[in-house]
Amino acid sequence: MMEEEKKMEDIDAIVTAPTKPAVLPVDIRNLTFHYDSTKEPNIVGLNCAIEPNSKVILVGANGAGKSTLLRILTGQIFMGMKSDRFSINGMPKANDQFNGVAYLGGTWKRRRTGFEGVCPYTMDCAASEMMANWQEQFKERRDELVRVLGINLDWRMHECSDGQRKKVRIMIKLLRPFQLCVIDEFAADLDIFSRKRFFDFLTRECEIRGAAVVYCTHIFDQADEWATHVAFMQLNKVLSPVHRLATYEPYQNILARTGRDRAMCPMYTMVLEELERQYREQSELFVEDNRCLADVIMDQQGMELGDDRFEAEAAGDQTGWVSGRLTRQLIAEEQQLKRVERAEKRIALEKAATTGSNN
Ligand SMILES: Nc1ncnc2c1ncn2[C@@H]1O[C@H](COP(=O)(O)OP(=O)(O)OP(=O)(O)O)[C@@H](O)[C@H]1O
Repeated sequence: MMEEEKKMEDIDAIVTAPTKPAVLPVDIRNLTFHYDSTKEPNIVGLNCAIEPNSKVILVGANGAGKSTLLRILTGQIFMGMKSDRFSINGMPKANDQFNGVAYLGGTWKRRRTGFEGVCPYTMDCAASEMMANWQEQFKERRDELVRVLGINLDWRMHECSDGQRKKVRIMIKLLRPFQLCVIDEFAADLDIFSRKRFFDFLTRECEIRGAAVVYCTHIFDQADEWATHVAFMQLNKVLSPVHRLATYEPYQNILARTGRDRAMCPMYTMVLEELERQYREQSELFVEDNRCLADVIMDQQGMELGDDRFEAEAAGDQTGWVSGRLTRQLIAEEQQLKRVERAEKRIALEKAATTGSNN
């Protein structure tokens, strides 16, 4: 067969091949989740479908449940959930660094090992020694991430700045090619050059492999040019639909504003207006008394208890690694030694005085 004909047949085969429906990185229906089943659910009737090649910004007020959702998407949370459908990259279970899932968030946790709260990213070792086998296995990708993020593989991890340490963590977590990357406020420490290059890298990854990124943030520089979708974790614990920005009316209306009304950062303006709308709708506290809405919102947020209290309570006293404890223990030991020394000195002096007066 002529070379040219063969080529045409190949092309025909591609064009006429039945199109295989792409696996959705996230496909969840009617998911409800409780941290504590005796209390109100933390997430209610959540529906979430994320298509390949989507870059989703996840927004919402402090304490709305964004991190909770991201932990569910990455298998950090796997109990207390009920749903009609739960599929992450086509699997009914999710796990960080498995089946194309990468989670950039939270802390490095190893429960019940005696190392709770100790972060290996602060060890006295070189960046090149962190997860060295993975770095060897994905060397080309490692080198690309080094270029993209501006990493020096000789950095000693315990000497790194917060931003440098974040860069190394991102590099390690993205060594394996992902299909779903979930980012929980992780890029905030990166300077704007590194952040821009990191976002461009994510865009390329989505285009090349049909991957998706869910990025939770309160900071919206880059968001307008980078994101393709937005989703709101609302005050009533219900996730909004995942809106495509190109067709989402409130966003398009903001883009169309001109003159004094022009929004310099349309995503920021949209999120601000949407949050204000939700607070006005939800808050019984908000009455027409001319009180500043932001004051009412902050009063309400101030009533929330500390979010990490659950972690601290769960860890209890079993590990001994509560921040500051080691210092306190060392000081206590030191003071005990000094107390003993003082007592011995006093007894010796008293003895000497008694012996002296007897002579
Ligand atoms: N381990 C836990 N046990 C019980 N409740 C929890 C736990 N972690 C979080 N919560 C509660 O779940 C709710 C949602 O918390 P979450 O951290 O998901 O909010 P968020 O939207 O990510 O907030 P932020 O913007 O402040 O990061 C909060 O009311 C919080 O107190």
